[in-house]
Amino acid sequence: MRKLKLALIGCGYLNEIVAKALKDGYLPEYELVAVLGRDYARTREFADRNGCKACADIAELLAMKPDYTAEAASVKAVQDYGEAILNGGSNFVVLSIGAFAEREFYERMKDTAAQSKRRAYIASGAVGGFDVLRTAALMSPVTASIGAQKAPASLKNTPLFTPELMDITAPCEVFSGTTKEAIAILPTKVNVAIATALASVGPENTAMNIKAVPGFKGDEYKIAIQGEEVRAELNIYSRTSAIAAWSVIAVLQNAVAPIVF
Ligand SMILES: NC(=O)C1=CN([C@@H]2O[C@H](COP(=O)(O)OP(=O)(O)OC[C@H]3O[C@@H](n4cnc5c(N)ncnc54)[C@H](O)[C@@H]3O)[C@@H](O)[C@H]2O)C=CC1
Ligand SMILES: O=C([O-])CC(=O)C(=O)O
Repeated sequence: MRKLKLALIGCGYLNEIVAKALKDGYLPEYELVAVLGRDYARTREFADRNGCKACADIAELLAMKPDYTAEAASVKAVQDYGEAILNGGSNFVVLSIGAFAEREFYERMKDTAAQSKRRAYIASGAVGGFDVLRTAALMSPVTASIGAQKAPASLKNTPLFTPELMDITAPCEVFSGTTKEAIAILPTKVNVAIATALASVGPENTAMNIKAVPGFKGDEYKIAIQGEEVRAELNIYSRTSAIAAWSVIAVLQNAVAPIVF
């Protein structure tokens, strides 16, 4: 049987893990055909290492006729290429889910996917439990929230960082608001919050708080949903963000699986 063609957007930490998983046999139904990054020299190196075509732009990637394109790049990459990918006949697996915080873009992607008979998949990334969130939200009105714990240093180069954070000796709340406000401030750090919101009550209605915790390593998220009949709390700790790459592999497995989660 013909293998499904897989293309990657982004050739950094996470897609390196996806490409290695392919080599290691986790996705036998797929072959890697193309990669697009921001820096062409780096894209070439990635392509040479992984035996696929280095693309200079999205048209070159789509000319390889991928069945699936998996993104681990940036919110901007999703905004810039999302519609072209679906219109080009490829399904699209997304990790920079923050792009969908803008309702207008979300609706355009939904229409484009429907018209092109392709799908955009929201990977569970560094969290999960979207099944129970979606189910509970169907049953009754719900409230939903996500709390994040991060190391003070991981907030460097963001508007939430102040030098005093490096000296805290107890957890310190650095953000409280909605997930939509959070992704506007931290476009590369809280994609999981928008995914949680899309699976429940939407980016404007899902509450978020972020705590800087001294001595903390990794990321920890606590998702809570409360409806009339269902209450769920999910705690997800990850030492590194590798879990996000593995969630893409899980989506790609599910897309061809005879038994689907
Ligand atoms: N949903 C989730 O749980 C998570 C989502 N992410 C998202 O995944 C992204 C990738 O993460 P990493 O692999 O760790 O980052 P990285 O910085 O190691 O790699 C990013 C890659 O994307 C490329 N890129 C960026 N913008 C691009 C554009 N407009 N067009 C083409 N290529 C572009 C860069 O050249 C680089 O190769 C993050 O920026 C973040 O938005 C990251 C961790 C968890
Ligand atoms: O790795 C994480 O903790 C999550 C992350 O970066 C994101 O949601 O964008």
